[in-house]
Amino acid sequence: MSEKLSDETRGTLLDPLMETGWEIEEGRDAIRKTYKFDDFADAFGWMTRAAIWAEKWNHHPEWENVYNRVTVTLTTHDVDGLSTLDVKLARKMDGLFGPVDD
Ligand SMILES: C[C@H](O)[C@H](O)[C@H]1CNC2=NC(N)=NC(=O)C2=N1
Repeated sequence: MSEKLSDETRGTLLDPLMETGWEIEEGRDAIRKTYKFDDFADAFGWMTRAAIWAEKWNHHPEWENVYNRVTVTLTTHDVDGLSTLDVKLARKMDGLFGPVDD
């Protein structure tokens, strides 16, 4: 069972994500980022890869796709706030970003 990030660990874990474009969502213990891709196919392909990890880890994003953009919000519903699962999935998403080599 995941636990909410403690005040002590919050900065250490979240600061690096702030560097890669994640932001704390207004009025919610959640992080949010918009990824921009070359086109819809790249965006949806990235979502597919991210979804496999989300399912593997049983930790699912709240996300919206409009053409070549995907806006992702991560939070842990079971603890009503951010947990290490959100940090883990955010790191994975950043790692997946970018088209795979053709
Ligand atoms: C029953 C199921 O294991 C839980 O609902 C999982 C599924 N995916 C989840 N995803 C997210 N983001 N937060 C959760 O608390 C969560 N819980």
